[in-house]
Amino acid sequence: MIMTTQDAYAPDLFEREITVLNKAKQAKVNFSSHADHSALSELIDEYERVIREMRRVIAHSDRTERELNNANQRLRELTEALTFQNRHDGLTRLLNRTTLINEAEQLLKTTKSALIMIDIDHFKQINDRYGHPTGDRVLVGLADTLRSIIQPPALCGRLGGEEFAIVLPTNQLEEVISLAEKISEEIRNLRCESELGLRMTASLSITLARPGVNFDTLYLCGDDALYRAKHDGRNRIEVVPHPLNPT
Ligand SMILES: Nc1nc2c(ncn2[C@@H]2O[C@H](COP(=O)(O)OP(=O)(O)OP(=O)(O)O)[C@@H](O)[C@H]2O)c(=O)[nH]1
Repeated sequence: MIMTTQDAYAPDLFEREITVLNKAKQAKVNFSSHADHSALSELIDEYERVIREMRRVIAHSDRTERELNNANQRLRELTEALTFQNRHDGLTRLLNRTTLINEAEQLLKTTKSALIMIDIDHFKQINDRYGHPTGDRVLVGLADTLRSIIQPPALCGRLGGEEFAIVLPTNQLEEVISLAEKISEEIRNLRCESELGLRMTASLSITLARPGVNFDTLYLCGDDALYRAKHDGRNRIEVVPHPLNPT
């Protein structure tokens, strides 16, 4: 009886062949002619070799399939990581500028929208006084706060430097003002570097848009309002009272 480690696994792929082989072995005992006996022995040996070889090939192909599945899984993970990197800002992991603009453009085509722009006040001083790594941690802290407040389908991204933007699918002014106030308050409450007791404020602007306004127009208007908020003393929210119309 041929027994290999494969026999431990049911069903055995070669069950029929092994039955035939065992019958041949049984028959060999009764063979009288020496020539027939050795021919049958040779046949049995060859048959056993072929079965062993096939088991080896099957085991090899199983291993290859497992390796291929693992490689596919790894490829899927890498693709996901790459897609994330491509869409997000490396430091804060919020949407990056390009993604934010592209997605906002889609939203703005059909939806009443609002843009909240947020710019940290005197951020350069934080860098100068405490160093760039501290400045980085402040940016990450602010991003975490925004992430905890803003939920999809609203978009939240870093436009660059210490400037962030939120695009909301609404132009209900009261609703947007109350969200901006909450953000402003949370930023004031942020203690990014507790050992330094670092406090921070931000200037914000709110601009509303009717469907069909493009992002550039909305951004220019929001940026002007942000400039006024800075100019008028910072730590405040400048509101553009009327929704923009498409041109
Ligand atoms: N740590 C850190 N600093 C950055 C990063 N990107 C831009 N900055 C710094 O942000 C600072 C922005 O300075 P400013 O544009 O003068 O603005 P500000 O000091 O915040 O002043 P106001 O906006 O007028 O209140 C500069 O010092 C930049 O070097 C970053 O990724 N990490």
